[in-house]
Amino acid sequence: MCDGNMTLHTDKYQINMMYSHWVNGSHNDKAVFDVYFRKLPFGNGFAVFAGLQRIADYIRSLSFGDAEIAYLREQEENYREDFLEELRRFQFTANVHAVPEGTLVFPNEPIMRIEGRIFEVQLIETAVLNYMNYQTLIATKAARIKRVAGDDMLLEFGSRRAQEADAAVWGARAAYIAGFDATSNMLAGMRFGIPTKGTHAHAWVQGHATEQEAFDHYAAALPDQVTLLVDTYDTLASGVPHAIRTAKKLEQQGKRMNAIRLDSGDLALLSKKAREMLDQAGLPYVKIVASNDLDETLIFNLKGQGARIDTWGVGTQLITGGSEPALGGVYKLVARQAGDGYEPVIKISGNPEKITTPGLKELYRIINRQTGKAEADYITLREETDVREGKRIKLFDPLHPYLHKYMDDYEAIPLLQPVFAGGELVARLPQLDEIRAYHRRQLELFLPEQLRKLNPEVYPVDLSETAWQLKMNLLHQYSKRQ
Ligand SMILES: Nc1ncnc2c1ncn2[C@@H]1O[C@H](COP(=O)(O)OP(=O)(O)OP(=O)(O)O)[C@@H](O)[C@H]1O
Ligand SMILES: O=P(O)(O)OC[C@H]1O[C@H](OP(=O)(O)OP(=O)(O)O)[C@H](O)[C@@H]1O
Ligand SMILES: O=C(O)c1cccnc1
Repeated sequence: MCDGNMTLHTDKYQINMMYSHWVNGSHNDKAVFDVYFRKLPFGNGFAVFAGLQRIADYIRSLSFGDAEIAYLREQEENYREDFLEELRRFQFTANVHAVPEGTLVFPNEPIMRIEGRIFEVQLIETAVLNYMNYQTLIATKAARIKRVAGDDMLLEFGSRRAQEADAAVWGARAAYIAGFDATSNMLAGMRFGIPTKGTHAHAWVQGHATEQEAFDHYAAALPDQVTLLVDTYDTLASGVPHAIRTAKKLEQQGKRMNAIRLDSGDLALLSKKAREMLDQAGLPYVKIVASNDLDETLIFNLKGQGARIDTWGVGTQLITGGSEPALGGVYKLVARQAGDGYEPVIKISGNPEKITTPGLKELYRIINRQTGKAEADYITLREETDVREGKRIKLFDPLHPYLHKYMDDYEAIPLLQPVFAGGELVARLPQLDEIRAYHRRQLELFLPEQLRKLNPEVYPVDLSETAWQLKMNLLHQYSKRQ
C-alpha cells in the first residue's frame, strides 16, 4: 500500500512550476483552484463525491524529508540548493473547501476549492485529482448498481481484479459509501470498519475427493456462515443437491445454512430452478448469491427475467469502472492574487464546455420548500449574499441563458464546507456509516427521473447572474486580446 511519504506523489511539472515561482519570487502569491469534472461517467445523471478522507490524510502528511530532497537534487540539476531548503521547510497553510463525501455532484460545479500560496496549492493537484477521480468514479458506479439492486444485498468482490492494492481498498470504501453492504477485502474491513463477507472458491471443492465431502467439511468448520459454491461440476445435477444434503445435516445440529452461490451459466434459469429445489427440500431460508462478471445492466436484466437472486457479488466491473476506467476531473486556476485581493482568471477554449468559470465561488443546492426536492445547484461568487439571505434568485441555464425561472421559497444548502483552514484540519471528517447514511438522504432530494440508469433527466447547474456576467466580461476581454 502507498502508505509511506506521499509528498512526491505529484507530476514533475508541479515541482517545476513551484521552482519557477520560487526563482521569480512569486511563490508566496495566493491562488485559487477549483476541482470539478465536465462529464458524468456511465451516462449517469449524477456522480457521488468520494476521496476526501484520503485527500485529508495526504495533505496532513505532506513533508519533504531527506530522501525526497536527495531524490530531487539527483533528478534535476537546475533545482538550486536554497530551493531544496525551502522545500525542507514546506508547510501546508492553505484553505481547502470540499463538498462532503457521499454528496451527489454534477458537471461543471466546484466540488473542492483550494486557496493558498501557489507554492503549496500547485503541489497537491496531482494527488487530489488522483484520489478524487478514482474514488468518485467507483462510488458512482456502485450507486448505479445499488439503484438496480434495490434492497438486495450487494457484496464487493473486486480486489483480485482491481488496478492494484490501493484501488482495491479505497474502491471498497467508495462502494460502501454508495450502498454496497460488505466487502470481501479484509484490509478494507479492518481499516474502515466495512462489514466483511466471504463464501469459498472452486479450489475448495476441487481440493476434495467429492463435492459432498467438500461442503460437509466447510460446514463443519464454519457452521454459522455457510455459503456453498455450487457450480464446480454441475449446478443442478450435483451442486444444489449436495448443498441441500449439507443444509439438512446442519439442521440436525440446530443450524441454518446461509446460502448457495451461483457463479456461471444462465443465472436467471439456474436461480429459479435452485430456488424450487431448495423450497421443495424445506429450505426456504437458504438464500441465493450470484456472481460472474456482473454489472448494473446484467443485474437489471436478470431481475427482469425473474431471477431469484437475493445477493449479488460484484467484482471486476465495479472496481475497475468497467466500460469507463477514469473520471476526467480537473484542477483549474480561477483566481490569482492582485494586491490584497484576487483577480479572477479564465481559461478559454474553442469548446464552450471547456471554458472555466472564473472567480472565488460558492456552491448551493437549492431545495424547493414546496416539494422538498432539489431544484438546481447554484454557483455564486463568494461575496454574493442574496442566496444566503433567502432573497429571490434567478435560475438560468448558463449555456442557454434565456431559459430561466425565479425562486422565492427555497432553502439554499451551502455545499462547499471548510476542511482545512490555514493548513489546519478544521472539519470533523465523518465516520463511514455517517457518510453512507448521508448519501442515502442525498438521494431522496432528487427525482427518480434524474436518478434512473438510462437517459436520466439532466439536473440543472446554474450560475448566478453576477458569476455569469463576470465570465462573459472576461471571455470578451481575453478573446479581444488574441
Ligand atoms: N440469464 C442471463 N442473461 C444475461 N446474461 C447472463 C445470464 N446469465 C448469466 N449471464 C452473464 O453472461 C456472462 C457469461 O456467462 P457464462 O457462464 O455463460 O460464461 P462464463 O463466465 O465464461 O462461464 P464460466 O464461468 O463457466 O467460464 C456472464 O457475465 C454472466 O453474468
Ligand atoms: O466476476 P467478478 O464480478 O469479477 O467477481 C469476482 C469473481 O472472482 C471469483 O472468480 P475467479 O477469480 O475464481 O474467476 P472466475 O471468473 O473464473 O470464476 C468469483 O467466483 C467471481 O466470479
Ligand atoms: O467470497 C467470495 O465468494 C468471493 C470473494 C472474492 C471474489 N469472488 C468471490
